[in-house]
Amino acid sequence: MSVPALTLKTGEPLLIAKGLSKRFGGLQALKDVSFEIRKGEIFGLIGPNGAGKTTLFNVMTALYIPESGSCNFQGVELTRLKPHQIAEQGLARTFQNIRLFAALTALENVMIGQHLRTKAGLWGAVVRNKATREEEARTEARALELLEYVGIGHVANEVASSLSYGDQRRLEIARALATGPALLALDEPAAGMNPSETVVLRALIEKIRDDGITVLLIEHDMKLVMNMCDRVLALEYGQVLSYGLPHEVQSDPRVIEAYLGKGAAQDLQPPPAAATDNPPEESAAP
Ligand SMILES: Nc1ncnc2c1ncn2[C@@H]1O[C@H](COP(=O)(O)OP(=O)(O)OP(=O)(O)O)[C@@H](O)[C@H]1O
Repeated sequence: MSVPALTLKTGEPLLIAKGLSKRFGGLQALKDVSFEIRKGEIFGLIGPNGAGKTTLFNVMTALYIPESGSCNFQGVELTRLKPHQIAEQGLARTFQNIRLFAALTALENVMIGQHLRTKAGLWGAVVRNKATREEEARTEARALELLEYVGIGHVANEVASSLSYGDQRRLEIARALATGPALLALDEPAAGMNPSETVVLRALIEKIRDDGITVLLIEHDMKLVMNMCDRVLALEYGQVLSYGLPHEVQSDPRVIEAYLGKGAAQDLQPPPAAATDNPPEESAAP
């Protein structure tokens, strides 16, 4: 499917995906998927279960190698990198199933996320010279700042496994932010959150965007996506189903059918005006 031209209110392309395809044995999980994420936007990725959203995330973050296609991020071809090189390029992600170091404190989890941006190597850690100690102090202060930024500074010294579900999700975001990303990819950040936690999450994601970090969001909570995203890509069976502004995607009959089933798009259409002006002729009684 070709990608429709869009009127964009945001900046230059940050990530350009072209023709991405990924197969698992006989299953075509992604087929010829193309889209752009622009600087400064919140970009939503939606689709029914099994549509290929996580596979797309995994291809973008080099966990999977696609059979074809390219994913250019700030001039770097991501599909040629190893997973550990992705964050160095400025793309950080969270996972659908929370992946924290359960036995470490919230603060330590974020400090680990920062190791990419610190200079003291193994030698520095062993001898613990002045420069290393100063760097550690800076890392700790920055980690605390990030915990406060996501709203969980008060649990900095608690072990990750003891945090509430919502706080663990926010800790994951803090840890991803610690790598200093240009693009933050969030895989279902609102999953399992109650409505008030979701409201707080929305404010956080908007703050992150307002502070200059582009956000890619996979989310099942349609209200959250449609209210918050600047543009949306909908997938179904690994293919682009719809791509555009939230209201365009939301009212796209193909999206309505994918979510509500065949025939739903017609059911949701208002009756044609002509039907009231010109009522159908009654068949003659036998
Ligand atoms: N590692 C894998 N091996 C085999 N099949 C896979 C693998 N990962 C995903 N799939 C299959 O690929 C398809 C797309 O899955 P994917 O997890 O990307 O969908 P999704 O849109 O993220 O779904 P959900 O919303 O349920 O998380 C599914 O049919 C899934 O079973």
